Amino acid sequence: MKITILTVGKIKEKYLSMAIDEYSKRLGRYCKLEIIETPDEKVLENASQGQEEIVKSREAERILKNVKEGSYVITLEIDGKQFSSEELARHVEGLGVDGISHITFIIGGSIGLHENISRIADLKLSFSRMTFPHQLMRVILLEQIYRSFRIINGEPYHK
Ligand SMILES: C[S@@+](CC[C@H](N)C(=O)[O-])C[C@H]1O[C@@H](n2cnc3c(N)ncnc32)[C@H](O)[C@@H]1O
Repeated sequence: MKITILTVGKIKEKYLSMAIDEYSKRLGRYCKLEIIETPDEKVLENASQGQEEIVKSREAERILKNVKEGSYVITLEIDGKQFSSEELARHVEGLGVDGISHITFIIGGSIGLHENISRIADLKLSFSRMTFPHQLMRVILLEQIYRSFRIINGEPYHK
């Protein structure tokens, strides 16, 4: 299985980079992982809704260029569908059984994802109704993908 994580902006905190590197290394046993960082845009503190919309659509254009045809697209959205870790694992496993060999996860930038991205999602995935910073979200997602593969393979992992 190939997993692509499409993100907006770079990781600025060293402790987050370290966690990302660790989970990326662990995931190497189970899948071919690719993380693509698309450039973010500066958003002014007092930006209007219209200005934010423009920024989001520019970010969306860059994201869309990196979505490969035929890959199963999972967008991370607060209002998406919530899964238990077991359910996510079974979903990923089911995709493999259905012959899907490439999953693309998309994490929005600091102001979220444009509807043009949401529109192409095969699944909108929520990690709760709370808002997490996009950089931290990358770590949480990697950990849950790793947990999925441990579950799929019947391997022990701390509860
Ligand atoms: C800081 S959040 C954006 C907040 C923005 N106000 C919104 O409503 O999307 C950055 C990105 O992290 C991801 N994210 C944050 N919290 C999430 C959650 N609870 N579930 C799923 N994705 C989340 C989403 O992809 C979001 O676009």
